[in-house]
Amino acid sequence: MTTTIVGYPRLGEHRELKFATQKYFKHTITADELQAKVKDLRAQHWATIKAAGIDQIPSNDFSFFDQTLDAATLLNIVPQRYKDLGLAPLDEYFALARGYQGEAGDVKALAMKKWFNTNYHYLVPEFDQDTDIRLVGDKIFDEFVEAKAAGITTRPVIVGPYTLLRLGRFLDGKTAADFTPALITAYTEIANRLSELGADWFQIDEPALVYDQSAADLGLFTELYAGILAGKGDLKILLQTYFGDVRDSLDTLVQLNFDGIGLDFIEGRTNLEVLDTVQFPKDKVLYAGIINGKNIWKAHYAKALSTLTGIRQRTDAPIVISTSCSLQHVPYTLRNETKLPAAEKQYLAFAEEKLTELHELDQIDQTNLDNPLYTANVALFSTPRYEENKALNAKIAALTPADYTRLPARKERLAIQDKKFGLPILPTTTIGSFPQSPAVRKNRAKLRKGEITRAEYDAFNEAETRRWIKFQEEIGLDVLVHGEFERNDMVEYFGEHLDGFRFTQNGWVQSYGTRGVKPPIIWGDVSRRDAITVAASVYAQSQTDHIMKGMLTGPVTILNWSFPREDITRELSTKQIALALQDEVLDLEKHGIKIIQIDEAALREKLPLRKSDWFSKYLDWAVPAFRLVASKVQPETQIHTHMCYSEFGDIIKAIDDLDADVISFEASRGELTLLDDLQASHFETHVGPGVYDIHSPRVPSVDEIKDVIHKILAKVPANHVWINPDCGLKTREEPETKASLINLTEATRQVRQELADEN
Ligand SMILES: CN1c2c(nc(N)[nH]c2=O)NC[C@@H]1CNc1ccc(C(=O)N[C@@H](CCC(=O)N[C@@H](CCC(=O)N[C@@H](CCC(=O)O)C(=O)O)C(=O)O)C(=O)O)cc1
Ligand SMILES: N[C@@H](CCS)C(=O)O
Ligand SMILES: [Zn+2]
Repeated sequence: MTTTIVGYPRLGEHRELKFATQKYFKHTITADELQAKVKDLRAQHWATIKAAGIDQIPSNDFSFFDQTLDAATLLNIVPQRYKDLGLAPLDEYFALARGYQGEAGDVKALAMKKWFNTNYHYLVPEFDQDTDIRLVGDKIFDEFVEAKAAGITTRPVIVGPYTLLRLGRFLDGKTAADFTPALITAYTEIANRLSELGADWFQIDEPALVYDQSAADLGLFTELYAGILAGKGDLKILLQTYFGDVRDSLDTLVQLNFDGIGLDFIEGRTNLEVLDTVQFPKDKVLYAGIINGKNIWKAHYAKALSTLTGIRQRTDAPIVISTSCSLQHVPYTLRNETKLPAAEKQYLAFAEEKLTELHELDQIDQTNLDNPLYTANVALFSTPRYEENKALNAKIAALTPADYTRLPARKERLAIQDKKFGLPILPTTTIGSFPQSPAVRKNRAKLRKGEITRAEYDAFNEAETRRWIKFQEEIGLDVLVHGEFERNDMVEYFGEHLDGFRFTQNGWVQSYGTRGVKPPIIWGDVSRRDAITVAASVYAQSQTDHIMKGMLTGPVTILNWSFPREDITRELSTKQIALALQDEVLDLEKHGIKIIQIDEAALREKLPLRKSDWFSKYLDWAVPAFRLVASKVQPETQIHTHMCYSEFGDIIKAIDDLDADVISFEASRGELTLLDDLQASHFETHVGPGVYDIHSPRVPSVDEIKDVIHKILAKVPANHVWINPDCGLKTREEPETKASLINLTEATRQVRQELADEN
């Protein structure tokens, strides 16, 4: 068999891309120096993949920021306001990604959203009346030529036109149909140029096919590809899908003139059954995603081979074995993990080790099951990896509906809290974190290296908390936060303080642009060892007369932003985490913390991609898990939650059902469509739709913020509204954070005055 992968990580084994790009942002290296650095990175990646014995190697899976933005800029899908800045192409690209505020003008970034069900974010392409789709870029060609010069004929990869349209934002009354002819021309031209340059295969990614498809959707898909395939010449086209099954489109795919079709047999396990419904022709290559591109667990070779057998029983088509999706969602390599014991490492596989797994599976497939590679793998999985916490699981089995129900009802609680807190109308707050400045990170790095004591570490963080409390008081914020300076990350930090987790030293995965996360690994049953956040919250509360919000990450988010176990259900694992957090909530309450925020930033992200699965496979356990954490607090304690995602539409009732008292949402970078959802659903939870975008260094003006507040007040009763930024401020620098918050409190003061004048 032939082996390949859908795509490789690009941040760099030691996050070289992040550091070089940030230097470029700070003007300490030039564009040429940045380009030289990333050229080295690409060469290293191709060499690694080749050395692991992978036969077909992708290119153009590298990106400075995001592959969707790469496709948009290649095709001139760049709104006029960015072109008007008159910047060099690389700077225009970064302006689209991060916004721009400088001599050339002042423009917000494109909207940024979660890439399907992952913690990776893409930039939303904008289609408007000025959009003139044409092939204007060279990146995909340059990278193909670059690899060829290094002796590798790669398979260039691009996000496909259908996915671009499904993910895009349409303005000025435009629709997808307005752009179909130009997209066909542009993709055909890309194919023709790649062919001229010597490419054999061209991979077009269409993950949007794993959503539910209507007849109109499939009509659009067919129109696009009938056009592109008619003009592609000899170049072979691989239509790649991932993150699920193609139950409604495989029939369409096999009828079109694709040379290869890439299917995910991990998250799209049901693709096997889908193959029963369609005759997969033997003149097309089936790219079978049988190695999990999202988890970090070593593959069960027996299971992978049985999937392969299942595929062979259903088609005589030639098979290329591959990953279920791009490896951009997993860390680089176990080679750099020196702290995990060998006994545990043997169960893990990161990107580089997954390359080896593909190669080994191919070798096993060519020999027989006596192959030592196979027998060693079977032996590994024949004994349990850890010992179950039976008492904990019995406690979970004995939970009753009362454990998931907070009393009294929300309206009554809110009235009690209102009286007790005496907050002004439109109370202001922030989401939790303040800038993780170089000094804050350095303090933590010093502790890690043993250069300072724990007491010195804590003293620094406490001083930082005092400094930011003073600022919050000075500018008149109502409910304060301690700043989260003690946290490396909102999930990893909790993992570190709970039993049952494992951590990597270098397991970085790109979240967006230069930002990475190091997801902890849920290794076994989870329980709370000790108080986690109590000391920091109690200290902060002792420094102010304002209410200090306690700050926790919720159970669903901890699970979703960790690498979860696969030997128990996500539901059980999440309930274990929820019980641990329930102890923490009650501990905070006991120590005088009056408002506790339980962040569920990732709740929306893992919503199944197909609507039919939303409740049965997810919300029916995810919502109760949150309720379990908060169910036992007193009516006077106010529970907040936070979600950084703007599209809730059909699940807005489920969000209300979390039974939090207050929720803050991301809103400003989307189109404030959230407000319509809130209004239409008669949302009961009090709500703080973010009034400015924190992902960009841009400082919003007072008028801009007032404008957003007015829009909120047009849809939500004023006495339900909180005023806050979109999300935490950890990624921002201090001057822009302060300037933005000063404008936020000033805008709120002015709107409060307007409300008072009206009455
Ligand atoms: C809110 N978001 C989060 C998501 N997922 C999470 N797991 N966490 C989140 O907060 N998803 C959605 C959104 C947006 N996503 C992100 C993701 C990542 C960041 C971010 O700021 N990442 C930082 C890394 C944070 C971290 O873990 N820091 C560690 C290690 C820091 C480090 O690199 N140290 C250096 C030494 C530094 C020195 O000496 O000065 C080293 O170890 O070599 C820490 O602070 O200890 C990033 O930089 O990418 C934000 C939003
Ligand atoms: N409390 C966290 C939430 C991020 S989603 C923060 O403020 O960073
Ligand atoms: Zn957030």
